Amino acid sequence: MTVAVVRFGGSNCDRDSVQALSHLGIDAELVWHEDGLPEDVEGVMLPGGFSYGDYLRAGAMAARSPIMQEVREVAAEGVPVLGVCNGAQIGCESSLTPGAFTTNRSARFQCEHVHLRVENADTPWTAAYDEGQVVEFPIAHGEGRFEIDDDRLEALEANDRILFKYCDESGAVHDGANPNGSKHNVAGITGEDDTVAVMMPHPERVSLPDIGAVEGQGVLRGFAEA
Ligand SMILES: NC(=O)CC[C@H](N)C(=O)O
Repeated sequence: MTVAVVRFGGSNCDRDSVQALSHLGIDAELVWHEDGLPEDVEGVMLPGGFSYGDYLRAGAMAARSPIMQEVREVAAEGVPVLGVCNGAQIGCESSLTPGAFTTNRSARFQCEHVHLRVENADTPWTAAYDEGQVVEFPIAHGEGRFEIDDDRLEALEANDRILFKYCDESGAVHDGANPNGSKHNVAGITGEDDTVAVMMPHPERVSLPDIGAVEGQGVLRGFAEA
């Protein structure tokens, strides 16, 4: 299993992602976007950061790199793809997943720990958790407010494509536990196939014992599950 961690100008969670995946025994390598995907790629991670300085909209420019066409092609063949934070923004901007991540309700960059409720534990990315389980992950973004039209949001809900929702410590989902104003408190979703996923919180930042928290490992293990 070799996961390509795709690096764009301005990516900054690329090395952390490789380290977190390697710690789990998942072979991961950095791939510069201009070099294209390795032929034998078995997984793709789009890491966090500020690709192209978040100009235009976060993720909009990276989504137009030719490598994203390759990512769409391998995703359609069933290769697992995970976008985290800026990678989630790139995922939506390149139509791997629906909707968009827009400027936080606060209009500020927010860096804090949040609680997430596992909405669907029947996906490769959430199989390590129980449905309804509350986990604590960090967020660090200025444009994390998930937006989508009502019909498509209903379809995401109806088809169990929501992975995580922002919640309070007890697991209750409400506006007071919504750090960025995301619609329906959505923090992460799947693509049409659940082998593709994007999420704003950072599992790779809570995946190393040295950091003192390993709750994110379950998400990264999705590469081995998918
Ligand atoms: N940590 C990140 O990936 C940052 C995400 C993004 N560039 C934002 O601020 O919205």
